[in-house]
Amino acid sequence: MAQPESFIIKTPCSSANIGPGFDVIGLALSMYLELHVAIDRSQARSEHPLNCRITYEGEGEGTDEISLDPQVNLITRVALYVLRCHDQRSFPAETHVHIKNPIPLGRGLGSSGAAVVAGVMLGKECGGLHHLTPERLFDFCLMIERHPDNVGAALFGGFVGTYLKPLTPEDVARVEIPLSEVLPAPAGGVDTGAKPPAPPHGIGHHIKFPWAPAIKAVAIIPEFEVPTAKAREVLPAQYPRPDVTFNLQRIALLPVALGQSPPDPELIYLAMQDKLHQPYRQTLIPGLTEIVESMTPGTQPGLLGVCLSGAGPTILALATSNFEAIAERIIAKFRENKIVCNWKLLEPAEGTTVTRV
Ligand SMILES: Nc1ncnc2c1ncn2[C@@H]1O[C@H](COP(=O)(O)OP(=O)(O)OP(=O)(O)O)[C@@H](O)[C@H]1O
Ligand SMILES: N[C@@H](CCO)C(=O)O
Repeated sequence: MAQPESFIIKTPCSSANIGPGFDVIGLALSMYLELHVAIDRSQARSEHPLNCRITYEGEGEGTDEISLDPQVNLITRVALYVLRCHDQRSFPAETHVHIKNPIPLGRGLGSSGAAVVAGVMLGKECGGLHHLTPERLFDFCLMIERHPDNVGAALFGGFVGTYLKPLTPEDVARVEIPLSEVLPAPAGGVDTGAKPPAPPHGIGHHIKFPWAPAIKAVAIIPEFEVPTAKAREVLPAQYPRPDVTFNLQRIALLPVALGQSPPDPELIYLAMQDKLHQPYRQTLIPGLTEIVESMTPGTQPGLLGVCLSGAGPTILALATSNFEAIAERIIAKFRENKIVCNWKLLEPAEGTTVTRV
């Protein structure tokens, strides 16, 4: 008889963009989504839908944002997508997934990216799909979260540059099918039982950049959410050429500036400026421009640079010392707009791991 098996999937949160690297740069950080998974394959059938029981603790617990229905919950839906692409209709009977999630939802710390990466890994492990390499798992992630920066950082870890390969017209058609067809229909929708479209091969790629060990990340996290979809809607379809040139000049500096020891504060501050997303997101995040412009390494000892984390509203300050003073100053700026925040000191993290227990 098969022995029960258990394992833990651990996926870091992430900060995307880091100023000029819109949809390109990602940084995995030391706050982790964990899935504690127990599978008892000796059970012929399960009383739970799709053979899966979900329990949850952490951010969003008990709210509508986090469903315990395996066909609705983002993590298990993504796992089902991977399983169904490999002709497995459900989880092994009997699967228990306990989710521990300290990553705040909709704040720009890559909660959905971590959920997608953990879900893809869950599908691989539950399905015994050992042939799936990290690069192939990245393809599956990119069918669900279409910008590669958060999922690239959460999967591979560290400070990464991510890029998508040009697709053939046939593959473009395959990746542009509605998400409802990529993922099994949530409860209430129609699950036709059809096999979903598998991702094209090699959609996304990444490169790891060095990170100077002295640099830490201070995340200042406002108490309100900005859904990423909404934060993308406020961006223009076209940009003035000087703004694009401005970002290109800085993105060429950023990976070099953040890899050098000792860090050069003036260079990093300059390299973290952006004109492609932060100015537009000011409308959703009161005080954003002022916060980003209010502090420099000259006025704030230890500070290297300030940017919006991902789609916001979290602010990321990179620094080598005086972390609390830096956080308090940004919290005070938010307070002027009646916004309450907390803050965390984070460090670059390794990518997703699976540990047998
Ligand atoms: N652990 C989780 N379990 C289930 N669903 C999750 C989990 N984490 C995130 N989600 C889903 O993702 C949504 C948040 O995604 P969204 O892309 O808006 O923000 P984010 O990923 O936190 O921010 P950003 O992409 O800017 O870093 C939540 O409302 C929830 O539906
Ligand atoms: N690059 C994406 C990250 C979202 O987390 C954006 O800024 O919209």
